[in-house]
Amino acid sequence: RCASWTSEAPVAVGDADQIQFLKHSTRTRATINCNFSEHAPCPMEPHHPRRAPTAAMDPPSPAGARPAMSHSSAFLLPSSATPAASADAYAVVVLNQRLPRFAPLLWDRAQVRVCADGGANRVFDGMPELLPGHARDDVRSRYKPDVIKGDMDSVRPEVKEYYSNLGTKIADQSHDQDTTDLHKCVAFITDNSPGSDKSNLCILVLGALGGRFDHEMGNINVLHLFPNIKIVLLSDDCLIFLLPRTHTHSIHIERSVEGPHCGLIPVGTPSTSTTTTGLRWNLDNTHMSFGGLISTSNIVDEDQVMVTSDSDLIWTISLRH
Ligand SMILES: Nc1ncnc2c1ncn2[C@@H]1O[C@H](COP(=O)(O)OP(=O)(O)OP(=O)(O)O)[C@@H](O)[C@H]1O
Ligand SMILES: Cc1ncc(C[n+]2csc(CCO)c2C)c(N)n1
Repeated sequence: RCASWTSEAPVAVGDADQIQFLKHSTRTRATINCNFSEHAPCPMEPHHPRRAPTAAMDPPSPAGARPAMSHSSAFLLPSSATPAASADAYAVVVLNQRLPRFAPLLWDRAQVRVCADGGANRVFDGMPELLPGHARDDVRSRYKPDVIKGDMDSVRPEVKEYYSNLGTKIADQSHDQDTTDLHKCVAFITDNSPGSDKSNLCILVLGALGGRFDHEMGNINVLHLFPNIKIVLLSDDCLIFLLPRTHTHSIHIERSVEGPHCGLIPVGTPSTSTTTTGLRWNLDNTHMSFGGLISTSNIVDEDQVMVTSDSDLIWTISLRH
């Protein structure tokens, strides 16, 4: 499945909390992949084709059976390794942690770029550092967020002003001290994405893992708060996403960028039955819970990992350097 973002530059209309940010795409989409015209080429790098979908809904399954959902990390592949035919779209959210090394790549290919509060500082400071061969000011103006959203206690005033002058929408939600800035960003993206079927949405979150443990858990909680939205949390070292119990899961392993270490973790509720194939240590109708068995330091042995469970599980896999 993939997001049906418009290929046009996002247009902000209305007040900050109700921005009609993403216009309806006029394209009709196939079940799995979608193609759309490209953004203007990045002046910093050669033109990138769009990336493969993060996850795809397979055709309807027989009555009674759980539908299948397929997943892929092909969005991390370099341009040269990805067939243009597997084009897809996603939104990027940048959190307030050091930018992962692949941030410019994912940013270039994104349809929508949102910074969570201090995430804007990371883009402002970090993008020029990740692109040392290019003029600092050119990089800054090229890597301009569409929206900065959050309680605004971390974004520096000069960063806010810089991007505001370039047309970035500043969405101040300092009145809300009960939800995290990532929660606010995901809610904003889902509220402003076209159509009612949010299963096509994909959100890549940069800088979500490592760092402060309460923030990490808050970020993982967002996966459970939005189980129907495809959200991938990324750091330089690994990625994680939710496998909702409503589906069977087929995870394609992109061996050039990910693995071999992986884990399956029942964060929200114990599982009385999880079954897998493709792993070194597979589960066969196995019970998993905190205080009992959880699968860590597992190894992907096949190019496709299958997972079925009666509970929502977190899938995690290491990223190659
Ligand atoms: N150390 C960290 N580890 C993981 N995620 C982080 C970390 N720091 C920030 N984040 C993520 O980035 C988002 C924005 O963080 P930021 O520091 O700008 O604001 P905040 O949520 O008000 O944090 P704080 O409680 O530190 O003031 C957070 O909501 C969180 O998702
Ligand atoms: C039980 C409980 N614990 C912590 C907070 C504080 N809090 C949670 S999210 C957030 C916003 C951070 O940008 C803040 C301050 C709360 N409200 N309720």
